[in-house]
Amino acid sequence: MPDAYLVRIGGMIRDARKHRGWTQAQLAEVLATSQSAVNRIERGHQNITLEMVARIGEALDSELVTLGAAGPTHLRVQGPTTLSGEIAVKTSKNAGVALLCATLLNRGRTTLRRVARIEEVNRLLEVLQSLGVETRWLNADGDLEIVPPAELDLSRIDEEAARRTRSVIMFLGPLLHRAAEFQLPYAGGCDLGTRTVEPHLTALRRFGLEVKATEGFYHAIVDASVEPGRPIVLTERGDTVTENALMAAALHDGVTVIRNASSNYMVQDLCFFLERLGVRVEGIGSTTLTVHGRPEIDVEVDYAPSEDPIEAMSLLAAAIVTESEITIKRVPIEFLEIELAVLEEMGFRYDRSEEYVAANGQTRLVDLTTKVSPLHAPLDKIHPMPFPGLNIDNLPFFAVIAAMAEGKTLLHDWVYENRAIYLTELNRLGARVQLLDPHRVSIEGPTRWSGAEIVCPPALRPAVVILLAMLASKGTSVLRSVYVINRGYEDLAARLNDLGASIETFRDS
Ligand SMILES: CC(=O)N[C@H]1[C@@H](OP(=O)(O)OP(=O)(O)OC[C@H]2O[C@@H](n3ccc(=O)[nH]c3=O)[C@H](O)[C@@H]2O)O[C@H](CO)[C@@H](O)[C@@H]1O
Ligand SMILES: C=C(OP(=O)(O)O)C(=O)O
Repeated sequence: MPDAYLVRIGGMIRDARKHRGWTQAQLAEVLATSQSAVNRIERGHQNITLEMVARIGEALDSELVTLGAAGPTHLRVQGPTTLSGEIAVKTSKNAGVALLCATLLNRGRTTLRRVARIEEVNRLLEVLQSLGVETRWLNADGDLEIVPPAELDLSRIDEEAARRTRSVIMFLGPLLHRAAEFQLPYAGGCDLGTRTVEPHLTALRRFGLEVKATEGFYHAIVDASVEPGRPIVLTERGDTVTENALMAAALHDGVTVIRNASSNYMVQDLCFFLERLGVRVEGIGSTTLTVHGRPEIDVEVDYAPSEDPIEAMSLLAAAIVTESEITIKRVPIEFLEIELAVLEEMGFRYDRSEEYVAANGQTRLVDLTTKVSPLHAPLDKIHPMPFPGLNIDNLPFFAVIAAMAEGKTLLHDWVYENRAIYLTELNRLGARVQLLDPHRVSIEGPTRWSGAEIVCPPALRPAVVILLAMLASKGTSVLRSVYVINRGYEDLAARLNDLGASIETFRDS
C-alpha cells in the first residue's frame, strides 16, 4: 500500500506533467529514466528523493514544493477560448463534507471512494485529525480512509480550520451522542450574508442538545434523557439541517420521523451511507424521513458518493459562455432536470446519452454533449427553490448564461442576502448586469466580453461564474485570490485547460 504522502507528491507530479501537456514517456526522457518509473512515481508506488522532486519540478517548470507560508493563488486567463473534448464530473463537495461528518457516527473504519480533493474537504480533515481521527488518502483517485480513535479529544479542535468551513456545524448531530458537553467554533465558509443556525438548534434540541453561543463558540450541553418522541418538523427545508437531524437520529435508539426534510442530492447520499451503517431510512428522496436508529455503530464501511450537480452545471455554463461543444460525463441528471428545462426554453440544444448508475448504486447519470446554440432570454424570471426546484447553488451560473442570451433576463436570488450583488462584477468583463435590489439582477445580453483584473468575491459560485466569463473574454484577465474556488472544485483550472482553456496559476513573487 503506498504512503499517503507519496500518493500526494505523485498526484502533484502527474498534474504538473499534464499541465505541461507531456506524456509520461516525455517526462521520463528528460529525467533519463523509464516511463514505468514515472508511472510508479505518479501512483505513489516509488520512494522518491528530494533531489528527484527538485529535478522533476525543474523539468516541468512547476514549483512542486514551496517553503514557508504560500501567499494567495491567482489565475491568469487568456481568451477568448473555444473548448472541446470530454470532462467527467467529480463527486460532490456537499455530499463529501456530510459524509466526513457522518464518519463520526461510526466506531469502525470508513472508506469513502473518489472524494473530491477540495479545500473544504481538507479543512474538515484537519478538524477531524485534531480530534484524534486518523485520515489517509489511499491513492490518486481520491479514495479516503477514516479511522476514529476510541475516544475523541474534543478539547483540541483545530479552530482555524473549523472556522473556514460552514460544514463544521454538522458535527453537532453526531457529537451530541459522544459527549455530554463540548465546544465548537462558529461555522464560517463563504460570505453570503448572515446564514442562520437556528433551524439546526431547534431540530437538535429534540435530542437534548442545548447550545449557547459565547465569544465565537457554540457551547453545547447534552441531556441524554431527552428523546424526540413526536415527529421533528424542520422550520426550513435546508440541506445541512436535515443532515444534522439525520445524524442525530442515526445514533438514537428508536425511530425518528423528520418532516419538511430536504431531499436534495447530498441528503440522499447521506441516507444511502447511513443504510450502509445499518441505519434504516424510509422515504429517501421525499420530505418525510423515518430513521430507525441504533445505539451503537461499529462497522467497516465502504461508500462512493455521487457526482456533483453543481459542478455539472458549472461545466454546462463553461460550454455555453465559450460557445463550445464539449461532452460532460457522469452528470447526475435527476438533480439537473429543471436547469436543463430552463436552458431548453432559452434555446439551448444538447445530446444526452442513455442513463447509467453512479457508484453509489442509486443516482442516475448521463453524458451530455453541448451544441452551440443561439440563446434568448426566458419570458419569466429565474429563481431557485429547495429540491426538486432549480438548485440554489446553480442560480449564479444563469447570470453568465443570461449574458450570452438575446434580451433581458431577471434572476431572483431570494436565498442569500449578499450573493446576487457579486454578479455585478461581470460588468467589468463587459456584461450588462443591473442590480435591482440586493436579491434581484437584470441581465441584458448578448455580451462582448473583454478581459479585466478582478479579485474573487468571497463566494464560491459567483467566483466561478467570473472565471467562466474570463474564458470568453478577449485578451488577458486575472482573477485574484482563488481559495474560494478551490474550496469547492478540484483542479478546475487544470481540467479546463485539458479542454483547451489557457489558464495559468501563479502567486505573487
Ligand atoms: C455544505 C452544504 O451542503 N451546503 C449547502 C447547504 O447549505 P446549508 O444547508 O448550510 O444552507 P443554509 O441553511 O445556509 O440555507 C441557505 C439559505 O436558504 C434559506 N432557506 C433554506 C431552506 C428553506 O426551506 N428556506 C430558507 O429560507 C436559509 O435561511 C439560508 O438563508 O444548502 C444550501 C442551500 O441549498 C447550499 O447553498 C449549500 O451549498
Ligand atoms: C454556498 C455554498 O456552500 P457552503 O454551504 O459550503 O458555504 C455553495 O456550495 O455554493
